[in-house]
Amino acid sequence: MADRRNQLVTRVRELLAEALGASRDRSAAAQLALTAARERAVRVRQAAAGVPERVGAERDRRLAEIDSRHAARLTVLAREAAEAASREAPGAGSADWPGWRPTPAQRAEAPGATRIGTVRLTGTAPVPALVPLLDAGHVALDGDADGCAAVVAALLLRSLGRAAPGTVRLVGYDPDRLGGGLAGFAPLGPAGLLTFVGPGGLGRLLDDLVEQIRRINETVLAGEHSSLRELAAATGRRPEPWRVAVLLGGEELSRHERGQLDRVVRAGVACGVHLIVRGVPVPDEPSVTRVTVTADGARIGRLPVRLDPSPPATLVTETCRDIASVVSAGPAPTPFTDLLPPADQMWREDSATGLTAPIGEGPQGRPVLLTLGDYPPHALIGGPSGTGKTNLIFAWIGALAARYSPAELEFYLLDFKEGVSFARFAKGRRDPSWLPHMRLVGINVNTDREFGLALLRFLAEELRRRADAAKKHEVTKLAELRQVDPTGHWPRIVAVVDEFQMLLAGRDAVAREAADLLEDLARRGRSQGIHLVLASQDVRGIEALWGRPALVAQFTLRIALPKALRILAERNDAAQSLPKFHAVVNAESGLTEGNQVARIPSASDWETWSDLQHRLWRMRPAEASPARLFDGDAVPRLADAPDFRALRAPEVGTPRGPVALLGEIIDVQARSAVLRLPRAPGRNLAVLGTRVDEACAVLDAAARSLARQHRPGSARFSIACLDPDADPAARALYEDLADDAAWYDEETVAELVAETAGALGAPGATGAPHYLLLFAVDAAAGTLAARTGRATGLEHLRRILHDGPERRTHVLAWWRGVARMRADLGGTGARTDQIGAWVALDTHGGELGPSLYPGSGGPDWYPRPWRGLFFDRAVHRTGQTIIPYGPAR
Ligand SMILES: Nc1ncnc2c1ncn2[C@@H]1O[C@H](COP(=O)(O)OP(=O)(O)OP(=O)(O)O)[C@@H](O)[C@H]1O
Repeated sequence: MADRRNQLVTRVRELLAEALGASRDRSAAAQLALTAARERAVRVRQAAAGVPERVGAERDRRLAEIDSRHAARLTVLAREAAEAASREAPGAGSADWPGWRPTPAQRAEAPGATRIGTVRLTGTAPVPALVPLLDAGHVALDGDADGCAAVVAALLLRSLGRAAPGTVRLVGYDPDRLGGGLAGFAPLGPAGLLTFVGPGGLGRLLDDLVEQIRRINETVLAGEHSSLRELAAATGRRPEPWRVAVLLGGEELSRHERGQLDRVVRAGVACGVHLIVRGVPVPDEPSVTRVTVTADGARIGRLPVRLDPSPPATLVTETCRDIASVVSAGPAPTPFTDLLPPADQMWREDSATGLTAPIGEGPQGRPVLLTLGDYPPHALIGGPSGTGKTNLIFAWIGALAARYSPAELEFYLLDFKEGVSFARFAKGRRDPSWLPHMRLVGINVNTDREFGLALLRFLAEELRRRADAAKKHEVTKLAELRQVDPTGHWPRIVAVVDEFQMLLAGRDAVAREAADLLEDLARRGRSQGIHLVLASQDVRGIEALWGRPALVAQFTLRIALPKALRILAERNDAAQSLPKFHAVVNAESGLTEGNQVARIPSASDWETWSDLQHRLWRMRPAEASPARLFDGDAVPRLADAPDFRALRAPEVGTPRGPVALLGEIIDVQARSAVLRLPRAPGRNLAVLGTRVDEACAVLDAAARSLARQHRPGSARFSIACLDPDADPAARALYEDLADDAAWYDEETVAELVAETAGALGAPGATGAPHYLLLFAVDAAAGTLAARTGRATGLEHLRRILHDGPERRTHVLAWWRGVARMRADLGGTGARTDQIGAWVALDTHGGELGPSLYPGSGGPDWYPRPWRGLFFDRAVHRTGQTIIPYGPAR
């Protein structure tokens, strides 16, 4: 039993020991866990203690990051805003005052907004704070007086700086004399760009603005454009100024005034009428920008703004003074390009019924048109020297030439005054271009009225040709002729004669014939598309026409430049008050009701004109040739003469009717005066007068042209020179004719005539042609008075003159006076019919009396340098004025 108990005890002990061990383990494990937990708790606590610090840093970091991103974005936005602002308000619209200067907008460009300060933003580059004014809105100001004055000054100066001088007009209404920023603009007053309205004048001012708006809407915009801004963008023209009214306080507005103010606010912007208002209630309209000035800045609407300082007083006054002086100097001319169609529209017009082109800008900015057609058919232009006649002719020709192709329109132009400006229509040495429509340009024709006559004759011939063609096709007018003969060349012709009164001056045959031709062309040219444009600076010119009322009546289109007299109808004095570079255009024969005032662009300066001429020249048809240029001051050259170039020697034998060219005829083609030398009595030439160079030139051209028609060795040229002054010219000829020429002088001339006269009787004497070129033959009278054989030298000479031509022996001799020639021919009563042709130099018409010229008094010939009168009794009824060819070398 004891054992059992002992065993049991032992067993219990073991179990207890086991249990104790296990609990110790668990306790130790628990301890461990507890320690670990404690440690964790410490760590967690420690960690927990660190957490807010990290989160805050993160938050701060994120915040800082956001801040800097925000700042960068802000900088970008501010920069973009500033860039946009300077685009919105370019140049003078936003430039800082130091270095500020006017930068007027181009014609089609908008003036843009005006800067008054900068937007309040910290930490960024300044962003201009803009206010729309010209073409964009009105400004209502409120608050601090000085600040408002600074804003008004900035708005006005920047607006003036963005517009061409004179195109911004200011009106001030300042009844309480607050000044309000307007004082510095006073220099604009004398130029009419700033006016003040006194107390009580607001009603009238508003009425006037409303009236302007009504007028502009009705007559300028006329339903075609919604605003002046749009008109300017579409046409490049700004026909009306901007009108800016600055209204500074005053009494309360009446109902009528309020109504008018509302109208201006609503409708003014489209018409360039703007208000800057302070102390006057303005209705809330989108066009009104409200600026409130506070002690520390301002607000544009709700946008806080830091105001710019006032523009420096000297800058304001100097700018205004400059603008005023430009305006007082006269309006800037409109550009010539205003008269031209766009490049791709050139030469698109049809001239069948007439020619229409603008000549300038009317007061409403609309083009003033000139038309030539059935009515009005012809034009008269008048204006004292320097008022722009030449320029107007250029402008008109340019406007027409750009619209009508050379197949539709041709020009003939004659300038009777001295000067070369019209020469540029023809091909020049400096500029190879020419105006493709121009057929003839006559310059420096002041003393060569024959050239004017030649033009009129040419036109009369063209008129006849057209009338015949019309008759053949049984029509009466050009438009109909062109319809029935579509392939014919029937351009309208515009003949311009500047200083045309020169043509009609004098009571001689030239003046009479010119007036008759003019009258005929004026009457009948209308229906055949031939139009005359006569210009004159001289009242007498017009009066010369007045004597022929039938002629004047045809010139229904009148163009009067400033101070022109007698161009318009008697009681129409519109030209007297015309500003510079303007013209009254009147298609009603000058009656007042037909007046239209046009501002004429500058067209005649070299660059402006060449731009157009080059463009048209490049467009010219392949077969186009340059205009014939006749320059009264130029000396033609034989080598260039078409008639000379056309001369040829026959393959065999001698020419049947050789010709001697004596000079250039004054006519529309550069033809030569031709002396035919067939085998017929009287075919000799006398050159009469004391002018050595001209006499030599005539004989020289005659000899050279004859020589060109003979093969070398087939003709004989005997040159006798008896005046030492003629020696160089005669020798040059002798040398150039080489083996065909023989030289004679005072010693040997008697031999020449004796031998030549002797040969006339010899058998076979009609062999080779023989030309005797006798320079100053009268100087040999003494020598020739002596006998050589059975007769004197003079008798031999007379025999040659008499019998020579039939035997191909012709005398071309220069006598230094008619009396001397007569003496050589046998005395005063001697016959002169062996002198079949003559050229008179400084020999008066009267001396050429009945034996040399038909009729009793001799020809109407007034000698002048380097001109001669050629008369060939075999072919001429009247003398022909010629220009001797210049020396060959
Ligand atoms: N519309 C214009 N705009 C600008 N300048 C002009 C205009 N018209 C003329 N002029 C300038 O005025 C000057 C005189 O003009 P122009 O030669 O045309 O006058 P004119 O009447 O023909 O004179 P004159 O009869 O003495 O030749 C020229 O220098 C010309 O460039």
